[in-house]
Amino acid sequence: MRRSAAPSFKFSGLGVSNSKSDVQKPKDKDFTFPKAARSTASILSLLNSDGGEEEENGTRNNTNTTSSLEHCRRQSVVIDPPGTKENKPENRRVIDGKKISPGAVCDGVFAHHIQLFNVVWGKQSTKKHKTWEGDGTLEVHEKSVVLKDTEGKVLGQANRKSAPLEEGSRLFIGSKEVEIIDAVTPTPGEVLNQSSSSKRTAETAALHVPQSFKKGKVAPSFQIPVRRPPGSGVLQPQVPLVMPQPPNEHQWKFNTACLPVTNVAVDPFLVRVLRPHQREGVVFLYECITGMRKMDCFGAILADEMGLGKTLQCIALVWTLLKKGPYGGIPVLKRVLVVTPSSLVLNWEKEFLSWLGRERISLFVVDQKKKPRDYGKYKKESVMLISYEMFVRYHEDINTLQFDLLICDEGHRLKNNSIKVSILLTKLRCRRKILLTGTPIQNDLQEFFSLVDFVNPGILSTLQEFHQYYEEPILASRQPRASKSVKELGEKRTSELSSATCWFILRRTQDVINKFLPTKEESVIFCVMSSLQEELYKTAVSYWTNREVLAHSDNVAHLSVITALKKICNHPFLVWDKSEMIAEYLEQMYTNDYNFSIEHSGKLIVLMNLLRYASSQKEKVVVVSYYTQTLDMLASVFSQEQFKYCRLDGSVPSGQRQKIVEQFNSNYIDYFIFLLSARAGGVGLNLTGASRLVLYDCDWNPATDLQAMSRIWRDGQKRAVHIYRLLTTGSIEEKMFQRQLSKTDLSGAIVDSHKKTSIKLSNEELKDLFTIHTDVSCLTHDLLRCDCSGSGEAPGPPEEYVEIGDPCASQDTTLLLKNYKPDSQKLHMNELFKWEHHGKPLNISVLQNMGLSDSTDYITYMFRNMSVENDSAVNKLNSPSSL
Ligand SMILES: Nc1ncnc2c1ncn2[C@@H]1O[C@H](COP(=O)(O)OP(=O)(O)OP(=O)(O)O)[C@@H](O)[C@H]1O
Ligand SMILES: [Mg+2]
Repeated sequence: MRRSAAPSFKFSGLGVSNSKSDVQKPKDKDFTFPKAARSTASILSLLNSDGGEEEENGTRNNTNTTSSLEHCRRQSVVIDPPGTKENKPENRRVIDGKKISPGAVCDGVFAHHIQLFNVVWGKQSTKKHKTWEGDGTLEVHEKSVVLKDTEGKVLGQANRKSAPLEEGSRLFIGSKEVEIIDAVTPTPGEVLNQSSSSKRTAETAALHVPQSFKKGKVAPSFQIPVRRPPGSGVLQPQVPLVMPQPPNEHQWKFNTACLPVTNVAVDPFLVRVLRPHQREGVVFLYECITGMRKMDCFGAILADEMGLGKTLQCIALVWTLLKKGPYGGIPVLKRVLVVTPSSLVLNWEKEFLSWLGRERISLFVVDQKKKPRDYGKYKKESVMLISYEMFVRYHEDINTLQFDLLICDEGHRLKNNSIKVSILLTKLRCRRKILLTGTPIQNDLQEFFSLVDFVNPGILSTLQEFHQYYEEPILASRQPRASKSVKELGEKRTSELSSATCWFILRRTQDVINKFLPTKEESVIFCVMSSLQEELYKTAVSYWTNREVLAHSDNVAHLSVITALKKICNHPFLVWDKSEMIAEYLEQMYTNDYNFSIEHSGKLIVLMNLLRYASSQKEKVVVVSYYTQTLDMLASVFSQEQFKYCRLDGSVPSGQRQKIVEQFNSNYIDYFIFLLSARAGGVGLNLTGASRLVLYDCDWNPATDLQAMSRIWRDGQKRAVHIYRLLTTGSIEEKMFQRQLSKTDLSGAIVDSHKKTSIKLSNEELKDLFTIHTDVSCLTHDLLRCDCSGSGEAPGPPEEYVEIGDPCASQDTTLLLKNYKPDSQKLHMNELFKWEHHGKPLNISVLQNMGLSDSTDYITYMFRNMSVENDSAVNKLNSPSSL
């Protein structure tokens, strides 16, 4: 292995000895691992100290934000001159009985001097942070102004005076106070320079404008602007989104007062931002929770793949139904409870406020200070946000409240209906329920039953009956030697189960947003093992073989070997821990003053080279690991390389998590790396500030890896994305990867030792798992039996592809989901044939593109896959920088 100039690091406090000659002495810079850095307190203090510096940056950030906004505002608006194609009389459209020239609309000015603005309105008050009663439009005519609600009903009229009106201006019309949100652009799909929407000062309208808001001064309460449609200017076609009318039987049952049936339409400011699949999702949720799909069922499962904006779909539904309903316009919802993992509570708050605007909604976020029992005091706060943990703690108080809708985010955590949180949530008196999950339902019918029974209790009868009627015949039919009749019965029950449930489960795959996102390059990088890693690895395996554990089937010993092997792959330093069972055995490997260096782990060398490259490109990187100890080690190395990082693991209080995420995503705070614990923070986070993500180690469960890898490629991402999965060649990591690719779901068979679950693998299988392959460049490629030359071509699917594992397990429960498509994210063995195969000698220009050119000597093989190239114009226009 080539020795790079990579610095070494030393764990000086342990008195570890080094007896091996091949171990590198420090070359240039010594890294000293501060022992204290391994404790949670010191990690927090590290974070705090970084945070201290960030305060300063944060201030600068604010200034910059303001100035960049100002800059946007100052940009000129492009309006087609009169006589251009759009302004020709034949191209004018009629709005409210008047001919409108679309070109003129670009500046919020209609032909004939009519302006139209989106506004919020409410009773007159002098409050700084007032609550608005509704949305509407303001028509500014030559001599008058007219305030209308979203249905077009006139709410007030006043004479027009000559004062400028622009975003944020407030004025009084009759008894109503009005605040201007922005100018209306009524032409569907019309391209508008986003910055222009901020600069819509017109030379018109003089109304009674309060002194403090005159001269275009932005009203102080207008702190969070309503989010613009995604994209720097492509306005979504504003085809109204009106919910379906309730069928006759529904009216018969639920409209007992014979109220007029009214239209339930999503407010235009939300319609503008919804993607097509999100429009469909909102209607689906509406039909489910109002009982329109089945009159005695009010639950839904929205199982869209990660990053498709399940949050926004719920927000659009909630906002609509807090305002409206199909019978006499009476709102369907008064109070809504959203339960989420603790790391996402503040993300929900942020999403609510940024999509709706602070002026429209106030939320009750349960935290250390605000307790559910105080909820009654806050009459205006219709939505309560709470973590699962807090829900368990305060369930008694919550039970005394009445909620009309319960939303459970990352709801797959309710897959076991006997855990406390599931039991308590089931007891909550609320029949309308939405369960959100981006992680595919795994191949376990009992879990499926739990989720379904949670949202629509009793629909699959009791667990026992479900077990007998569905589970047993379905599982029996999957057995390799199942008879024809058993197979037929299994298929029949599968399709019965599917039709019993598919109408309230909706899942769309990432394909639906591909065209809105930049390209994604995924790669699996096989990294060399250092000679120290190899030596330790062999020692750990021989410990296992010699201990007669085979005879005793000692689970603890098996698991400790698995853990040790995984740690050795990450870095040999990690197995030096007296508490490790095999430490005693490995101790002979070390002598005093052992100098660990980056060089002792192939993966770490590749990672550091990649980080240096990303840093030179000013790209941020998310680095994910499953081990706190690995995160500690990486943190130490990053500090000493002077890479500025932030970190999110289980020890970070939930109240701080969103702040860390926002700081990282901000352009103005120079965190370069986000160190993420896959277990603590894999779900739900949006880390679009980074364009590269490295999965430093992997899990048995592919769903967990997918969760972590989906954090950066999502709406809001503006750069091309690179996702790297680092594996140590020929090691247990490759085998774990292969297990993930095969259809055998091992997640239930092997879990971490702390969960004390037994291993269900035979000794033969374990032996295979532990065997080290030192003479291969890629075990996985060998297993594919692919005869390609490794020149970077994608070989394409072979006539008969290789499947590792149990071929009978192929009938996935996801088949039960409506709109089933094979999970686009889940990589199966045969799909690797569609990826590029790169063997030695690696193509240098490919490596350069991937930011890996410094790592040629440390990479033995690569698989690479690019998402379909998108229209770069679309990408650019949908970049969030302009939101
Ligand atoms: N229509 C949209 N336009 C622009 N950005 C959007 C849109 N919908 C969602 N987003 C953004 O996309 C990101 C991902 O959305 P969200 O967190 O709701 O995904 P999700 O489906 O809940 O994914 P996960 O399963 O990972 O939790 C968020 O930053 C959100 O603000
Ligand atoms: Mg989510």
